[in-house]
Formats: sequence, C-alpha cells, structure tokens
Amino acid sequence: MIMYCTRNVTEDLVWVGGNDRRLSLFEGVYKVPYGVSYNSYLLLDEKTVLLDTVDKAVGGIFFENIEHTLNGRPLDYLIVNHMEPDHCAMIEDLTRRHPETVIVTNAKVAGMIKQFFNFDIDSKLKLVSEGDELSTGKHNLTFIMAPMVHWPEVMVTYDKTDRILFSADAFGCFGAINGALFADEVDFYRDYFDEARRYYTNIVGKYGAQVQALLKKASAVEISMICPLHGFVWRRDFADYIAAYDKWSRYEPEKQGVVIAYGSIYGNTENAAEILACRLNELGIRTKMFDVSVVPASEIVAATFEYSHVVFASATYNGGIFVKMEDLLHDLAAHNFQNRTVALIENGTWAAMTAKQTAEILGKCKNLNILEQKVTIKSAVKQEQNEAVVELAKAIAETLAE
Ligand SMILES: Cc1cc2nc3c(=O)[nH]c(=O)nc-3n(C[C@H](O)[C@H](O)[C@H](O)COP(=O)(O)O)c2cc1C
Repeated sequence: MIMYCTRNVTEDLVWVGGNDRRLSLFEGVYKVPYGVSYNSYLLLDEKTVLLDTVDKAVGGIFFENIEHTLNGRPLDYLIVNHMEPDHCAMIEDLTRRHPETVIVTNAKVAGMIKQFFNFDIDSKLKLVSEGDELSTGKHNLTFIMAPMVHWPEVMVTYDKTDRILFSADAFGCFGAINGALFADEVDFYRDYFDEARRYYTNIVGKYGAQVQALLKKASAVEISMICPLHGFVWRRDFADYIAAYDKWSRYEPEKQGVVIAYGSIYGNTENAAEILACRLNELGIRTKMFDVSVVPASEIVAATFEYSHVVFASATYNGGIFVKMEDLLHDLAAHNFQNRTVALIENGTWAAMTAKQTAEILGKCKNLNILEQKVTIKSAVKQEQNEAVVELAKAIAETLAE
C-alpha cells in the first residue's frame, strides 16, 4: 500500500509536497527552527500537471504523494517555475518514473536543467514565453516571467480558470506545514509573519525592483489564491500580505523605531548601546537590540526591513570593525539595505576606527541618512560619552516621523 500525505487545495488541485524539520541551515545560511516546506502541486484536469518538484530531502514522500494522487494516470506535464535545487531536485528522477511527461518551461530554465542534470531534456521540452497559454482541459494556464524573484529563470504560472497564482518563491515563508496548508488555518500574523519577513528579506530582499515588477504584473490579473513554493497557501485575506511585500520591496519601513546592533568584546560598547536604548525608550521610541556575536546577521537584516532607524555600535578590532559587525554590514549592503536613518557608536582603546569604516561600507547603499552626530568611546563610557549618548538619542528622536 502506498503511504501518502497530501491535501487538496481545490477540488482538482492537490498539494504533494513535503516538510523538513531537521534541516539545520536553509541555503546553508538560515536557521529554520520551525522547519520548512517544499511545496509541489498536482493538477488533475483532463491532462495531469505537476507544478515544480521538491528538495531531495523529501523526495521519497513526494513520489508516494504523486503516485497516490495520480492513481495510475500518466503525468502529462511538469511545469518548472524555478530551478533552485530545493524545488527542482527531483526532476531527473521524475522523468525516469514518468517518461511520458512533457516539461513545460522557459528557455532559461531549460538551460539550467541541462546544467544541473544529464537526461535528454530536448525531446521532452515544450518551451513557453511570457503570456503563452497551456490548456489542460478545464484549466487554462498562462506564464508570467519573474526574473530575479529570485533567480534569473524564474517564472510564475497563473491558472486563469480558478485564478490561482503559482508564485514560485514569492509569498513563501519559513516553517513546516503542520497539517495546516492554508494561511487561514493558523494565526499567521501572530505566529508566522516574522518568519515570512525573515524569509522575504534574506531570500529576495535584494531584488526589490524585480519584486515590484512582479507585483505590477500580478495586479493586472484577478487572484483568488496564491500557491507559493514554501509555506502556506493563501485562499483569502491576502491583501495585507501583498501590502507587506509591496512595502518591503520598496524598502519602506513597517514601523518607526530603532534597531540597535552592537558588537562588543568586553561589554563596554554594549553598555553604550544599552544606555542609548534606555534614553530612546524614555523618549517613547521603540527599540530592538541585537548582539551581533550571538544573533545571526540574517535576523538583524530582517529587523532592518521592519524599522526605520538603525544604530551600529562597534568596538574597533585589530584596526577594523569588530568581525561579526563587519559581516553584518556586508550582509546588509548585499541585501540592498537602503532608505533608513543610521547612527554610529564606535569604541577604540587607542584608535577608534569603526564609524569611518562603517560609513565607508554603507556608502554603497542608497538613500541612507547617516547622522553626523556619532559617539566615540575610549574603552568605557564616561560622563562625556554618557552625555553624547543622550544627545544622540535626541538627534534620533528629531528624525523620527510623528
Ligand atoms: C582583539 C582586540 C583587538 C582590538 N583592536 C583594537 C584596535 O585596533 N584599536 C583600538 O583602538 N582598540 C582596539 N581594541 C579595543 C576595543 O576596540 C575596545 O576599546 C575594548 O575592547 C573595550 O570595548 P568592549 O568592552 O566593548 O569590548 C581591541 C580589543 C580587542 C579585544
């Protein structure tokens, strides 16, 4: 007997993906404490259509799900929207199990299939471009190119019949699907929104302009359901989620407030950061603090997309920026960190360097307001620096929107 773990998305669309709760680092970088899902969808129309495959970690359950759902029918089409291995890993296995399957995709994907795999794809290929249609019986599918959301070959598929957007990595979220497939089956904004932000900012945060382009194309069609490649399916009330994507991809903060990221070896720079946080809160300003030595840069990157202001407080380290802080700054620059107000605190026992060097790294970033007022500590906070921190809190307060 074939075991299976599937859920119907609609009457004739079935989720045949899998969950990984043992992955230590997604993409080798990101912690996934609640696991991650690899979504694949099987449409049972007059023709059968699989939309993307899954990561090899869940390959076994994926094939059980497919065979159970097909129930002896052939698999007519595989649509490949995205060639990242967490979604495409099972393509070659699939073609061995289902030699009848025609692969429907764009030319860039086809090139990548050849790069990743060794089977003869040309004999199986049906190439599509922007706006092409595939009729599968009741359903008419069309293809929308979404380059760099978040690889260059990405496209999304729109089911015109049921108005379903198969959105590839867009609108995804970290976190395994624990039986609840739909976002409305969990308390998404309480339990998953932070994970969705961390997913967006780190995975596609760099490509705001391309996400904007996709949002524009998507706004031209009526959408009643969004089926991403990770996380929950959205079948209702997704306007707020699309609005969050719009905000993130325009690099607009969600909230007025200050992220304070500090790098401190012996606690004195941390002390300055703590004092600043106290003074800001006394002024009614919300703060979120991170010790860069213990919090992964990816979590701090996500927080900088949330808040309007960021303070970097760093000890000087062998003539440079404290190593973990330097990692964070490069990570931010790589994620197109922009459109924020920034303040700097530096510490050096003999020659503080970090304010200047931080400003140099951030010099690559667009539309940053780096406050001229900085605080320089020489080893430990003294009366003079205490006063300077108070002044910095006031200067930050002046730049906050009402
Ligand atoms: C390994 C190491 C290297 C340092 N290198 C420098 C340096 O190049 N220039 C400098 O002015 N201070 C240097 N410092 C001192 C720190 O910048 C800082 O003043 C001191 O560690 C106190 O701050 P903290 O308690 O936040 O670590 C160094 C400290 C350590 C532990």
